[in-house]
Amino acid sequence: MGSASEFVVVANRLPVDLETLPDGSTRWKRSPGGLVTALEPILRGKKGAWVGWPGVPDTDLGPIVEDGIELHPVRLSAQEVADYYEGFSNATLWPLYHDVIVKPVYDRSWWNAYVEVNRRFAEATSAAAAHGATVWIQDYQLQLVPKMLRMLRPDLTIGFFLHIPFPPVELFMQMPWRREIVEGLLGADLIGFHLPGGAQNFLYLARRLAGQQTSRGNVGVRSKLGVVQVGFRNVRVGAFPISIDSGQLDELSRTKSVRDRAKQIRKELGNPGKIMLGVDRLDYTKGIDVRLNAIRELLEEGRMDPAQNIMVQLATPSRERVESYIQMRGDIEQQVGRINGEFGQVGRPVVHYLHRPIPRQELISFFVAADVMLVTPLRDGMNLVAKEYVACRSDLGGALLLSEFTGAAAELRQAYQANPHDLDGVKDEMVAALTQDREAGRRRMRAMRRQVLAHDVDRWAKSFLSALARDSVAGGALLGDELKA
Ligand SMILES: Nc1nc2c(ncn2[C@@H]2O[C@H](COP(=O)(O)OP(=O)(O)O)[C@@H](O)[C@H]2O)c(=O)[nH]1
Ligand SMILES: O=P(O)(O)OC[C@H]1O[C@H](O[C@H]2O[C@H](CO)[C@@H](O)[C@H](O)[C@H]2O)[C@H](O)[C@@H](O)[C@@H]1O
Repeated sequence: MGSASEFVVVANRLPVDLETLPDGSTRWKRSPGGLVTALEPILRGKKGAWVGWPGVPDTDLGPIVEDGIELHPVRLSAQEVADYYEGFSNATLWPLYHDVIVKPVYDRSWWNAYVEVNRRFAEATSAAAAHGATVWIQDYQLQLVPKMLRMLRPDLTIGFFLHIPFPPVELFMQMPWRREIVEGLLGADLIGFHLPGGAQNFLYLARRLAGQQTSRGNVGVRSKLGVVQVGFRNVRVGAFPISIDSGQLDELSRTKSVRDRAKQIRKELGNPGKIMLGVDRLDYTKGIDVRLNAIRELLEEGRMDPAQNIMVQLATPSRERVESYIQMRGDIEQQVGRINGEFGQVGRPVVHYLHRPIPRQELISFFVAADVMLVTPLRDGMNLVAKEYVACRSDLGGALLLSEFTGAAAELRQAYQANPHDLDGVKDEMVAALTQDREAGRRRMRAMRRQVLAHDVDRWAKSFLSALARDSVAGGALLGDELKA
């Protein structure tokens, strides 16, 4: 180790978090969330480096190799974790970009910390990258890094991918530092979003806030990139829906150990008629309250039999010191208690709720065991859980209830889709999924599996990275035709 890398991923988090055990020793454990799920296999294949925060404050660590990936830890102080990560990233940007489900807080000291930490990431990346290297910056926590890095290292090819929705223009305009963010992103050569709508919102803002010329045509999925002219550079803008390692999940879900464990899970749950499953970080965007409300009302109306239908909610702890997350956890746990108090029996709750991460193999067994997967976010960039469930159902069993407001809904058209704000609609689709005809269910699952198996995470990365590598002359040719002020 020590020589600079040709390919560098930069993300707020390293793929592993440093954990201190009760005896004071430390070990690495996998970080939560879909970004890590998606990028880890890519980087392992490419033998690159990963620049990120080790998940705990005030920790000085030199570069290390963990599980075949070269990690470059970036130090954050406890105050920076509070201001940059919990504050500006997760109490300002996160709610603003997720349709202001909770009110974003605009705090000037948080913004200053965001600028300072972005600068540190840019410097750490500059030190890790070889001359002419390709750098791929990830997500909303690091939107200023592209411009900062370009100023430090004009020799680099810089990509940026946003894993969460890019908001409608009317909402983005609330942001007091809106121009700085747009200009920060424009330091990249290619800016990727999950959906064409996000790319188009960004193009509009590049014209309006940064005063740049841009293309006007529609952006396609993995095709028809938009262009922004920044001085003599062309910045391209596109839609690249992220995915999962579907082949690997498909294979794992067919193993005897997973099949046996799935049967055992059903037995441990009392072999109910139908098992509904939710798997989420405990986040207010995920609509866990929506599915619990739907279940409670169906039970109250006698449309769901508590002796036949049960739900398992696996909730990974997330951002536990941010106020809106603390409050939401209390609300969800109250809802679970209310349903079980009114409709459960001793030893037979209707909702089984775990607030802790569970091992990956166990999670796959839950996917195989569940009759209906409940994915009901109020807004979600993609939602990899929906795709994972589909990849695990080689038996063509199961049904997916999917919110229209996830990125995944654009691809998984054969799911039982519902508007999460329309509780009656959610209830109807939930009943439809629970009572589906076997053959019709198999047809839906077959079609969704075709989509997920054909569009895996490798294809996502290749489509982004090949667009990033494409000769800039192609961008120039497009400009001649399409650029307008
Ligand atoms: N091993 C494990 N993975 C989990 C657990 N909960 C969620 N995940 C994974 O975390 C990722 C969540 O990604 P996604 O649905 O896109 O939502 P995100 O949390 O907003 O990134 C998926 O790959 C899940 O399988 C858990 O308890 N254990
Ligand atoms: O790092 P945390 O604060 O613990 O949060 C975990 C990750 O959550 C978000 O994930 C998003 O990325 C997924 C993959 O593209 C996507 O499917 C999902 O819809 C998004 O919510 C966040 O964007 C990551 O930065 C976090 O690491």
